[in-house]
Amino acid sequence: MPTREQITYFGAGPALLPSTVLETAAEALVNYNNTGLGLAEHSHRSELATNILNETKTDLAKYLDVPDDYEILFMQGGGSGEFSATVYNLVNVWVARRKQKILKELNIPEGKEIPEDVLLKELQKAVDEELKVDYLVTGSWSLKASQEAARLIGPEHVNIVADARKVNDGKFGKIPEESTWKLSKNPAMVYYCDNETVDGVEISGFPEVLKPTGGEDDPIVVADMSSNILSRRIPVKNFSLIFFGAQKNLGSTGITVVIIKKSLLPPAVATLAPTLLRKLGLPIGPIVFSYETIAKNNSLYNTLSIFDVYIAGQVLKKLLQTFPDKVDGQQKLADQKAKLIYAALDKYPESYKIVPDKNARSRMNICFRVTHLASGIDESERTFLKGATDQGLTGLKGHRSVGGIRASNYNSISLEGAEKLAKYIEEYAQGPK
Ligand SMILES: O=C(O)C(=O)[C@H](O)COP(=O)(O)O
Ligand SMILES: N[C@@H](CCC(=O)O)C(=O)O
Repeated sequence: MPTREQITYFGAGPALLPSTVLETAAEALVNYNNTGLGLAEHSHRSELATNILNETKTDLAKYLDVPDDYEILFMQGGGSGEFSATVYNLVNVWVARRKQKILKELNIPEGKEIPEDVLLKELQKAVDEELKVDYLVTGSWSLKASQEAARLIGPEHVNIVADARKVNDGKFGKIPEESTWKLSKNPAMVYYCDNETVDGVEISGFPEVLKPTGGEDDPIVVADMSSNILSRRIPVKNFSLIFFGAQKNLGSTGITVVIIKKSLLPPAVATLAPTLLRKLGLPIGPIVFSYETIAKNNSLYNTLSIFDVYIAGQVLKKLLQTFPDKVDGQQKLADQKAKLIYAALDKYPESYKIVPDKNARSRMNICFRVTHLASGIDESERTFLKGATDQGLTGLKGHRSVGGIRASNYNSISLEGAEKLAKYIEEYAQGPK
């Protein structure tokens, strides 16, 4: 039976966690801080739970330099839950803002009620003719998110800004040129996935066309950063909302973090009455997906796994201790590890084919095919995986939907782990054909 030290696990998520964090968490699970009770047994409403929650929020904000006008929420439901939650909440914001605009245009004197049928007619017209959510589809996760939006509010309201498959022979692997993106006028959000785990594609920086200018018409930008959060500096202030499941770079499966601009929450935006949404034919989200509700209750509207928040908090403490320059330090290391692995693959073009284009390569999920053996790709990949497992390099199988090999280079992969993989990649390529 191997020990933890003998294994380097390159799985795509859940992913490797630092051993020291797991050891501390294991103790906390049995007897937290000599309370005689394990952390998973303590009430999420206890003082110690609130302290863990608040400390984790503070450390996350510190590590990523999250500005004060953002709220950090701990939610449940994973990335997929957020595919739905973003739609419910941001469509609500769009309609609420439109309602304000209509009231202003109708010039209704302060305190005077507008006849409900007039407002409803105007709002319905706006929804029918103008409501759009924009999706940049660069891989299977953003595709899934766009499909969920179409399921919830109807495909007529979903605008695909660009579909990467259209510029890459029907497959993901490229980021379409920004000049080709077809953005809607005033959409409820522009959504993209910063790193596509399955397809190994990462957007290298904040898109130029979405940069805010400070005007009223700045786009509401939403990003799924489930698989690259905490691995590089991000200009948080350019986003209206960022979300990420914990199970890659932050912690264990069970919590999803949302960083949301306060201007999207009450009192800045009024919540619409469910009856109004119903009349407009728009969906009403589950209460546990309401950002307003979760924010109002400091993430404790219902039972939250404080144990998972604790693990995330311990990971953040470790990161803050390891990198005095915070996420910039981690970014340097992440880049260095990714470079090592890509360089080994690039050195043997006859043995390996990297899936995405060079300028779309993910630093987190390195996807490639093995073409080394004359007997074919299947046999090459089988022997590659077998040889890797024999050396303790595991979790390298590509996602079931695309096959191939995928080395997930999340934060807990050490430099030595990345070096070991790069060395194996070279060794395998030098082996018999
Ligand atoms: O982005 C990824 O990679 C993911 O694994 C998704 O965030 C996973 O979504 P859920 O399974 O948490 O819904
Ligand atoms: N996050 C993992 C697992 C997703 C899944 O299998 O549903 C991946 O992208 O491979």
